[in-house]
Amino acid sequence: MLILRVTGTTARLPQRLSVLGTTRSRAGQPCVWCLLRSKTTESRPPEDAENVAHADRRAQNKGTWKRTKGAKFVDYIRVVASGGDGGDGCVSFLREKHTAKGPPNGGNGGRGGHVYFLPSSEVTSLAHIPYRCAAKHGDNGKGGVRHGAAGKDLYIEVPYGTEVREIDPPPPPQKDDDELSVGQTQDESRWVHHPSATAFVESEGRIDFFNEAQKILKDEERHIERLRKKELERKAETPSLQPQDMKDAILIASGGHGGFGNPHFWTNANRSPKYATRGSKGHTRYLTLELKSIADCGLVGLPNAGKSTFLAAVSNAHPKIAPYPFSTLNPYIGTIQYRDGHHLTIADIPGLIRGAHKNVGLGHAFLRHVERSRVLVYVIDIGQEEANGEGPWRDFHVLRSELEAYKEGLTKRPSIIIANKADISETAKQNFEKFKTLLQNEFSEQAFPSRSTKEAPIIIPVSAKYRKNIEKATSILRKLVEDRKSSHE
Ligand SMILES: Nc1nc2c(ncn2[C@@H]2O[C@H](COP(=O)(O)OP(=O)(O)OP(=O)(O)O)[C@@H](O)[C@H]2O)c(=O)[nH]1
Ligand SMILES: [Mg+2]
Repeated sequence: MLILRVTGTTARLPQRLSVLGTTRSRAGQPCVWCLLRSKTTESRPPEDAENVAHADRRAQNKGTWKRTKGAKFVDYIRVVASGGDGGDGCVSFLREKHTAKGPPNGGNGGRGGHVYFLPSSEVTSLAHIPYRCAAKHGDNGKGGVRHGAAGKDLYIEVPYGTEVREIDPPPPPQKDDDELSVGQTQDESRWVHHPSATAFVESEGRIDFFNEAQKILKDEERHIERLRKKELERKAETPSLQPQDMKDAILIASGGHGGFGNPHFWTNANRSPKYATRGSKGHTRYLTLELKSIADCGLVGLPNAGKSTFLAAVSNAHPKIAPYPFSTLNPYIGTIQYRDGHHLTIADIPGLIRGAHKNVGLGHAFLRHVERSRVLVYVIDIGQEEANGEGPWRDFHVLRSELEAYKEGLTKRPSIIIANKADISETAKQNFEKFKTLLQNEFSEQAFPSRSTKEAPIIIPVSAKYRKNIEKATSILRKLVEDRKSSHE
């Protein structure tokens, strides 16, 4: 129990606080002294069926939260990004004492807000991005030459390595027959007329002014559209790692332009234009966002091969390690720190099994997280007991065929084979020797087109669990990554 002093009103005190008395502070403010009761002394509601169900649900949610550490991992989403509409221009005239017919003074509409994607290292998933990303509309112009405020831009943080692709929009809905004719609709959607402007249709002179204004506007709109297209032609793919900065923001959907107020159409001949334009619609784009993590090395292996154990041994990451398959459900990226300050990133993904490309197991969609890796790290369980030591060799083939099924040519990347669980006595030793000979035979027989793939990948026995041969593995990884970097730059 705790005694507290609360300043202000007692009207909305929580139930666990009971009032002891009131005093005044030095400043003359009323203070209330309260007793904070511990949770155990709180009166509990009776345990009826509803409360029990609620408690069960809470326990379940807690379980989910613990499993996912409170974060949902999403690496593929569809998004509709739409810029805000521009505000309408205003038709207004100055009216003052002694100024019965003043000049036009309608304000312009504000532009609609833009939608930007901001590459950020703060977010690691696409879970926070809503399906509809819409920026605010611009405000309408007002009389007295008050221009409308621009709509607020929308900045959406996306993780580095997100690929943005435009997809076809859905077909527009069918229009009813009894809707306004196209000509009428177009006029109304583009022009704002003064309430007294019905006369201009009848008076011949003014029809010309309006037609002229329409022609001018068409030219202006063409120019604006050209500028907008140029903006949107910019590559809509997030750049590689760079410090987060607002100037990195990528324009995804631009807002509409604000309409012109009636002073815009003022000429020497027509000093009281009774029309203004409406703001244009914001640009809408249908997109897919795919997160492809960027890591220097990507771990691939069958479930339970010890990928996560290897990641924990070489890096600062603490992935889940368990003696059952599919203990890793989401990709995980760790950093290997070398003594000289150099560092590499390494990505762990859920295990692959035969037929993953047909969505068996967790499927092979997670391979997108190693697709951009410079070096592939095959993690093979070399300690498995199988006649003639065929098990590890078969696993290696399954992994290679799944990689090829996901993306042709992926197996031609520089790679290293981690023969893990080498600590498992004699079996591991025999399997390792057998694997090595099979590997040499396969790579000497085949004629590969590129020079680098003629060489068999380096194979190294490791015990990730007991941290044996880890330094050798990390130094080979560093060399492979640096070789790959220098051959590409
Ligand atoms: N003896 C021995 N056991 C190991 C070694 N490496 C991993 N293990 C054990 O193998 C089991 C699976 O390890 P994980 O690292 O979770 O395997 P994984 O490949 O990440 O599995 P998934 O995430 O399910 O794909 C755990 O019980 C580890 O303790 C090793 O070098 N030696
Ligand atoms: Mg794992």
